[in-house]
Amino acid sequence: MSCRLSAGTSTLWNQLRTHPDVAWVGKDKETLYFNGDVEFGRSALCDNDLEAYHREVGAMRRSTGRLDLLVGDWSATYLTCVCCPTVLRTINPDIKLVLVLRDPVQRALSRFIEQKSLGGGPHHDKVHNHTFESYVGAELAELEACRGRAELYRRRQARLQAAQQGQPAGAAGDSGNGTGGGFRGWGAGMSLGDWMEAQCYERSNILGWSVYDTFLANYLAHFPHSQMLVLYTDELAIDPLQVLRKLEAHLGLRPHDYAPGPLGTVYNARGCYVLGATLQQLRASELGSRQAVQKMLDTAQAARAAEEAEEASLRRAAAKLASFYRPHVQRLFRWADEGRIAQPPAAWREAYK
Ligand SMILES: Nc1ncnc2c1ncn2[C@@H]1O[C@H](COP(=O)(O)OS(=O)(=O)O)[C@@H](OP(=O)(O)O)[C@H]1O
Repeated sequence: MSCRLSAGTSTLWNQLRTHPDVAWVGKDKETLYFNGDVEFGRSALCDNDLEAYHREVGAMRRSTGRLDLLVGDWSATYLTCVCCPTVLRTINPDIKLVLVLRDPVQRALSRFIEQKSLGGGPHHDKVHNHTFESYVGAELAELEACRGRAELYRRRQARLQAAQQGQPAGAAGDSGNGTGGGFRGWGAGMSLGDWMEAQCYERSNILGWSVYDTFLANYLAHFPHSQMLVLYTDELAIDPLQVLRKLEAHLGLRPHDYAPGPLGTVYNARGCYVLGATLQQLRASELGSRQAVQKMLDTAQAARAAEEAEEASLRRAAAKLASFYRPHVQRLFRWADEGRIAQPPAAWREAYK
């Protein structure tokens, strides 16, 4: 299983773990076994010890005395790991994959707020002096520059390819991964330019990890779409039981009678479903102390003006990000229309049209 960070993976895990036929490697939710998590400054661990991993799976089955137990891996970092699809396919070509995608702007905002409020968080230093708007401005500029450099390599490779084939320059141009039916993954035809572009997003945990199409194309190059279930956080919010039923059907599990407790619980909530609701959190962290907030609230007019300014700032950042993500989300729409992935929520169509 591979899930999206900040997309409701903890909620889904807490629900599915109560299924009697399901277990997972490692003690807690995530092992991050095949990628050391770029965010902690370590590179991918795709060559990590395979025997030890298999032993963990075996130990889980032995400890329960159930050889038929379905053992999964809930690492939320595998989607953005470029070498992971190759590894997972080699380990188990029949693996069932599950991705949970959240509205890209909402995911980025959720991650930003989390890292801003988490003193020891891996990205805290990058964000603690920023408002969301200033962070988006700085990080997007870096991402765009990185993508521009990747594009130079992509063009150069296309020129060389055209020359080798005796074609005029530009004839062997890159038609775009995932267009016209074919996907090219890492170790499965991915071009240098595509790889470099994926690295730009992979190394940008807060904004880049919401560029889902790049990472999904890599998985779709390695696995038929029947092995990949794409879920959306929106459906988890509306009808968690239906999501679990989809998961069970995908994994070949019998339907389980889930307890209402975990089913009705939202885990790891930081509260930003509605932009307005996020403001309180942002305000508390940006102003530093409750007294500062209180002082400001004492002057009602100043508070209202500040609130409006913050709301406007948040909306500007969200709009800027939405235009950055638009072409990427539109590729997801296309793949959904072609029947390769589940249809994204209607709200996405509206937000990214
Ligand atoms: N059922 C349901 N419906 C809608 N949204 C939900 C649900 N469960 C969790 N969430 C939201 O998902 C965010 C936490 O996701 P993760 O558990 O994957 O993140 S993490 O592991 O803490 O990084 C976190 O988002 P924010 O509150 O916006 O930060 C949760 O509120």
